[in-house]
Amino acid sequence: MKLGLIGCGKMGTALVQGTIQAGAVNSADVFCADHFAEATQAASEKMNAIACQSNSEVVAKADVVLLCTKPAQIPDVLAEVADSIHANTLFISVAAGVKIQAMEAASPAGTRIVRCMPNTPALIGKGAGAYAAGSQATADDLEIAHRILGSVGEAIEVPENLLDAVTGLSGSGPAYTYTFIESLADEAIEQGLEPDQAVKLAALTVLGGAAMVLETEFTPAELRQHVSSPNGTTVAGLQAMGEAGFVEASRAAVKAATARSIELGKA
Ligand SMILES: NC(=O)C1=CN([C@@H]2O[C@H](COP(=O)(O)OP(=O)(O)OC[C@H]3O[C@@H](n4cnc5c(N)ncnc54)[C@H](OP(=O)(O)O)[C@@H]3O)[C@@H](O)[C@H]2O)C=CC1
Ligand SMILES: O=C(O)[C@@H]1CCC=N1
Repeated sequence: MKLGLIGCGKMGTALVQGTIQAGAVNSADVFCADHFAEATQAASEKMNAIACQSNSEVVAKADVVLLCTKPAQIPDVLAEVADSIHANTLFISVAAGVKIQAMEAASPAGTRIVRCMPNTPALIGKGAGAYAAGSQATADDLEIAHRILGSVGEAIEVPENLLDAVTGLSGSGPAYTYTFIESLADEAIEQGLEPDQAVKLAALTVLGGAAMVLETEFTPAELRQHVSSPNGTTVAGLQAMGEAGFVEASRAAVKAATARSIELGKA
């Protein structure tokens, strides 16, 4: 596979580096371009990939092109590279909110597009992503998208209208977990722990809790019950969490991010 990357920012480089580390593509077969030559050069060195002079050169040299600019730039980028599209070109967009219909409208008829929503833990093979097919995408194209996202974590196919909710949950979600870890650690520091100890214990706790959800047959509610001894510390902690509005705050985060994704699609 010859893989192209347009937009060498945080998500694009995380996805490509994760894909290279997973052995799904050779770095010698990765072609990248960013807004400015210096950024392209820096990213190509970081990924050990081939720096291109333009987005069009990426499209000409690659078969699968990851569109990883900010959402508002995607239609312009597609129009810019239109003349370089060839028979093998498949675009995979990671842009939040940008609808397949908008991308197809900005491209020549017949352009094959898959829209996806990865997340940055893809960098270390722990991504959670989803993808949806454009009107011209083939079964092979979906298989390619699954292979790329699947090489850096878990990937599921969803109808396009669910990608906004995926964005609100797993796309933005790593940031929620960092806020959670930071808050847990900050209070533990207040209670006397050293900062590095507190962050480590908080992160390992979130990691362990998540692994229990994924690797045992118990639901989150059942697992919560297993930790909660009658009249014990956990019950006291959970009660304080509830009173402080933790559940509502978590749901509000997913709701607001989903709404923002929908809004980005209207821009
Ligand atoms: N960050 C995340 O966790 C996730 C992000 N996404 C999606 O990934 C995309 C990128 O986000 P993120 O990586 O965070 O953003 P970044 O700003 O880090 O990356 C975008 C990159 O694209 C470059 N760029 C801008 N215009 C062009 C252009 N015309 N041609 C080539 N490159 C260009 C930017 O350069 P410059 O800075 O000079 O403008 C920047 O380096 C977004 O669409 C976002 O919705 C999806 C899932 C998760
Ligand atoms: O914040 C954003 O808009 C992007 C999309 C999902 C995660 N980061």
